[in-house]
Amino acid sequence: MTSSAIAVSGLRKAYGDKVVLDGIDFEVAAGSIFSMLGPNGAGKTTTVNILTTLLTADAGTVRVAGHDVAKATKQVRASIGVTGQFAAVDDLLSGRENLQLMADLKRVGSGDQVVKSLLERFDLEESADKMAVTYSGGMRRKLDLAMTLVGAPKIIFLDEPTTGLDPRSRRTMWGIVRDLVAEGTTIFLTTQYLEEADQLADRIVVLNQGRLVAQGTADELKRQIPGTHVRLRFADPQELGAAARILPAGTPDEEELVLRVPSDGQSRSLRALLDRLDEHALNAQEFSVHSPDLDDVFLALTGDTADVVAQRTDKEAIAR
Ligand SMILES: Nc1ncnc2c1ncn2[C@@H]1O[C@H](COP(=O)(O)OP(=O)(O)OP(=O)(O)O)[C@@H](O)[C@H]1O
Repeated sequence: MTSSAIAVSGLRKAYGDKVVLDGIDFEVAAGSIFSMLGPNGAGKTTTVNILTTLLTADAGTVRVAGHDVAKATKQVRASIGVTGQFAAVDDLLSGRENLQLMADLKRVGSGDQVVKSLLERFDLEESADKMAVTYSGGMRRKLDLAMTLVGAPKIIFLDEPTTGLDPRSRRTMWGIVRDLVAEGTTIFLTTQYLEEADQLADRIVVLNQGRLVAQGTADELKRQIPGTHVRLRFADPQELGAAARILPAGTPDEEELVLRVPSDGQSRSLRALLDRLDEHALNAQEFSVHSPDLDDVFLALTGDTADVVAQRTDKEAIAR
């Protein structure tokens, strides 16, 4: 048994000629939240399916809760819970019956007590005897997660746990996830919401076209792309060109008529920048200070903006 809850090495999977996972390696520390991000089709679901024993890999090793997924399928399944796309909620059963069914399936001792405490924990007692079909999206997600917790799995795979939820329900869900981790559960999270990964994850990996293009904490990833910059939008290409000449550290975007100028964002630097435009009788129609967030990281690492960012970094290095 290693100290990693999940250890993946040289994982490969192809469908015919199409390579979906091209040799990926990562480890997830026990009792942490690990998030896998990537654009549609990057291979996230394929990865989760292999880690949860639903799919076999072509090559590589995967250990989950210390067990090899290829050889110890039963032990792996006994250690994990999966929610999201594989939602097991039966609409025609009540919340209580859904939980009870899960407790029976998993042969959990004192099932009634487990069901009761999960209904309490997820604040579902009032609706416990109503059919799940009448539940709101937030309640359904909570029931889904509560069902996953029957049997107290050590590792939980959460697939887009807050998709479609309103901001309040999303925050409730985040609170529940944080509590689980505080109790020692390991969470493997896939999400489309970068803010969610930013809020929750101890470690993030970005998957693109079957390869891991970055891994680290949210802050480490943000540091990989250019920092704070001022965004100036001009009325026409001539003004943009003139501004780019007097501010050579900036990167012009001809399509958007925007010039991005690296800056520390402090008032003195901003005033100097505006004075410089003034001296040349240039007027920016829009002016904003922009700090990188995970969206920028995602776009830079997974889109064709990667080249733009690389150029921007080079320019900044030259300007320094
Ligand atoms: N059974 C299959 N047969 C052939 N190709 C497949 C199969 N399953 C997945 N793929 C392909 O593998 C690639 C990765 O799919 P996967 O579902 O893992 O991506 P994803 O990152 O989860 O995307 P999304 O965010 O859209 O769910 C896609 O190009 C998909 O078309």
